[in-house]
Amino acid sequence: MPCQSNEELESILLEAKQYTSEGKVADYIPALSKANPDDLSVAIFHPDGTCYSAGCIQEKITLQSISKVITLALALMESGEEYVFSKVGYEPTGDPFNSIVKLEMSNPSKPLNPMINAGALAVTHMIKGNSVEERFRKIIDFVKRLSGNEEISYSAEVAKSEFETSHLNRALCFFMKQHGIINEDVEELLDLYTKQCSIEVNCLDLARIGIVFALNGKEPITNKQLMPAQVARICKTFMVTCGMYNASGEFAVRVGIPAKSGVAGGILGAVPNRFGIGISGPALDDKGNSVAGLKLLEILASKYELSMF
Ligand SMILES: NC(=O)CC[C@H](N)C(=O)O
Repeated sequence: MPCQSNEELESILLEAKQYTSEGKVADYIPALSKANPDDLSVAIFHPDGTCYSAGCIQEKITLQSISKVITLALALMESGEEYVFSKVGYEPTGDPFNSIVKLEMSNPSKPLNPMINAGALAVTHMIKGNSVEERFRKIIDFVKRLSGNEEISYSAEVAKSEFETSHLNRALCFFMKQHGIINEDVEELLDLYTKQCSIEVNCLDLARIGIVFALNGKEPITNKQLMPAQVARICKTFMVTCGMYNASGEFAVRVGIPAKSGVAGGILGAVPNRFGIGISGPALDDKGNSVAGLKLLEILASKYELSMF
């Protein structure tokens, strides 16, 4: 049973923290550049409700790409597997998360998977509702249920900053609109997507969301099934194959757990049937993953034999 005390986790965190200096905070979304590159925090949430944590655990970050796995779960619940995978594929790309190149090469211009930006935009497009507000409410309410935290909100500053600078994502949307993958107003879709990416969490929230995936959709405190086991299974599979962008293969070898990262420095981990892990560490490597967060997971995985492989 890993990490039976905060002290134990604290010493692992200290070891990993040395690596923060090797990374840089994301600045292509201007508001993210304000993050402190030295921050690192981790939480592990067990099925019996115990939670161990270390570092600046109250520090909030925005979900960014971690939100992609949450909207995927929601879209699968709302529209079903058949519809979702008629618009987005199953395969890893090996390209950076915001790359446009495979969109033109794949036939019929369907994004290769729901974890790259093109695929995530196509999934967010599926979230039903009469307005951006209504659709966003649905997403944020789901994050509240998954994390057991009613206080969850979003950063209007980060959302605006991304909305104003997200020209590559606009290009992906227009390309997909031309090819019939999406059919709504591109500005509205970007408004919704940038808000979803700007939902704020700390490592404790991430660990609690992680355990719901780890326990096949069941929230351990209330025992409520928050998503069907099949939906949790699909999401975890994508976390393994595409969750760490074009570093997913190396991550599977080095760590071997389903995980999803975001450019604000968060990592959500789900150790199947065991526990949820949440990490926040804004300094990123060149592929956009938290550099010290990866190190921390590597240490945890080897120390406690977490790899599923
Ligand atoms: N990798 C990420 O976290 C990317 C999310 C970010 N909002 C974007 O679309 O660029």
